[in-house]
Amino acid sequence: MKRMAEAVLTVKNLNKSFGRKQVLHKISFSCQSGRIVGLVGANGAGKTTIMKAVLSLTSSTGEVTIDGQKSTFDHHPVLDEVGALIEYPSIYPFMTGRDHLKLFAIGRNKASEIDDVITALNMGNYIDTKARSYSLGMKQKLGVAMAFLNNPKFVILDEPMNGLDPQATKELRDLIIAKRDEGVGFLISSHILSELQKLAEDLIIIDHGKIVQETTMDALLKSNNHFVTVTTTDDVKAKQVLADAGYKLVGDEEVKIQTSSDDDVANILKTLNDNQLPVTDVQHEDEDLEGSVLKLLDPEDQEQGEKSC
Ligand SMILES: Nc1ncnc2c1ncn2[C@@H]1O[C@H](COP(=O)(O)OP(=O)(O)OP(=O)(O)O)[C@@H](O)[C@H]1O
Repeated sequence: MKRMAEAVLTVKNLNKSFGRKQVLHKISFSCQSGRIVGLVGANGAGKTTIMKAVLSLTSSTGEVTIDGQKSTFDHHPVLDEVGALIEYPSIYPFMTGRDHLKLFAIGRNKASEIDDVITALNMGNYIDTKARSYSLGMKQKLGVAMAFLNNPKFVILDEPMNGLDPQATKELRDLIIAKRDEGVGFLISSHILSELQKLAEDLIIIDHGKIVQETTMDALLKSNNHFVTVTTTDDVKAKQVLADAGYKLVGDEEVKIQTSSDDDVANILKTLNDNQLPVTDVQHEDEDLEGSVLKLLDPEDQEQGEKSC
């Protein structure tokens, strides 16, 4: 059952510099229990540094509160309640996957907890072999599995889908959603925006170490552009009729109209029909998360961001 949303992580005024270069500027946000927050930004925007600062893996100024307790660089017992995978997992080649999990697990139920995560991530056929033979994706799954041990209240995952095949990606997505439904809060960065679109409910978009937008996935996608492409018996005339009626045409060859709401479709069809232009096909297309994020990022980043957000 879902718990009432409450802030499991609050970050206030986080600043971080490497030498003279300030890479985080007054970062403030919060994550709720039972919600998945996506952290999005171009390469070098500061996503990993934010996660490391929250986990006290790098020093920073500002305030981090986890589950109601202040966590500082020097004093952070509350981090026991946080699971994390940052950058690449640390894997020892001469230990089996199960030994890695045993090393991290604590508490009385650790054997069954380990079995559960092995099953959820479908690692049973290799978990008892030494990690030196693991592929990138197998190591990544082991790193993710370690982040889920010990019943964390909050989980931080930096690029968790790295190297995972479609099946493993789905298994991880299902596990994250199941844990979210049990009340675990998540902060997840991913360059695979189509994947994040399936997972995240809240979004923090950062650019050059600053938050440029904090929103929900629903709100961001609702504010996106929608496009309708129609095929008629006379497309040249159809373009003229629609332009005269005030519609914004964006297609070069085809009759493609940019609309702001789904209601426009009926009006477009009526306009064409009233002008004796029967419609033989209609295609509807919504801009996705990638499109919205690219619009928000600094134009200088766009070339880089188009390849990788
Ligand atoms: N140890 C370090 N020393 C100096 N500069 C660093 C260090 N770690 C990160 N940076 C700089 O901080 C900025 C933010 O880096 P960070 O790794 O947080 O970005 P990111 O958003 O996670 O990028 P990516 O998507 O490529 O992983 C970059 O300009 C990077 O060069």
